[in-house]
Amino acid sequence: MSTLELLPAVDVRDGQAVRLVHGESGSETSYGSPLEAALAWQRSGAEWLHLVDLDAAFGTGDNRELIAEVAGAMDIKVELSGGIRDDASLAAALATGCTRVNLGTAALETPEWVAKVIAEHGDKIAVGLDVRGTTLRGRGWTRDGGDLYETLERLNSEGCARYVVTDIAKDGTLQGPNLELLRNVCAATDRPVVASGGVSSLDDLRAISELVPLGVEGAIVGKALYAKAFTLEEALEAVAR
Ligand SMILES: O=C(O)c1ccccc1NCC(=O)[C@H](O)[C@H](O)COP(=O)(O)O
Repeated sequence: MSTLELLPAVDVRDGQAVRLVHGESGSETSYGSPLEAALAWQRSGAEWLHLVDLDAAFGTGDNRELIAEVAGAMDIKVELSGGIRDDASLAAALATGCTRVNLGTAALETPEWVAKVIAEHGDKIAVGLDVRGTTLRGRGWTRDGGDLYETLERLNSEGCARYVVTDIAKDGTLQGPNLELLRNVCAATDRPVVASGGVSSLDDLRAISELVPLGVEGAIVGKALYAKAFTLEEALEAVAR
C-alpha cells in the first residue's frame, strides 16, 4: 500500500507565516519568516510544501514575490494555493516552478475557465473543495459557492486530476480531521484526494493513512506542526509503511 504523503503548510499573510482559525481573516497567529518555515520543513524531510498566499485568497493584496522566492528556494515539490483565478495569476503561479496549483474560488465562479486550464495543464491543476457541511466556500472561504457533490461531479467529468478537501469547521482548530467527509468524497470520485484541516496528533495522521486504499493520497498539516504537537520527523515516521 502507498504511504500517505504529508504536506506541511506555510500560509502567508502580509509577508509572515501565519495560522488562522477556520480560515478567518483576523484570526492570525504569526510564526515569522515564510522562507525559514519552509526551509525548516524541507530540512525535516518533507517531500511536499503546501504554500498559500492568504492575501491573494482574501483579496487584500498578494505576496507574489515572496511566494516565488519561497517556491524557488525549495528542492521539494510545492503545491501553491490562494487567489489563482485567471490567466495572469495562473501564469505567475506556474512560473514559480511549483509542482501544481490549487484552484478554489475559480472552480465555483468561472467553471469554463477552470475546465479550459484542466484541459491545458492536466495534473498541474488541483481543485480545492473547501466546505462547511456540504456547501463549498470561495473568496478566502467567505462566500457560499454551491453544492460539494454537484461540483465534484462536474469537475470529474472535466478531467480534474486531484482534489484538496478542507472542512473549514476543522481548519486551524486542532480538533481532528473530518474522516467522514474524506470517505464521502472518495466515494464520489476516482481521483486522488488530499486531506486538509484539523490534524492534531499522530493518531489523526494514522487514521487518515487508513483511507489511502479509498483514494486519500496526502494530508496537509499546519497548526499541529507550528504548535509543536509533534515534529515533522515523527509524522513522517508515523505514516511510513
Ligand atoms: O488554501 C487556501 O486557499 C485558503 C484560503 C483561505 C483560508 C485558508 C486557506 N488555506 C488554509 C490551508 O490550506 C491550511 O494551511 C490547511 O488547511 C492546514 O490546516 P490545519 O492543519 O488545520 O492548520
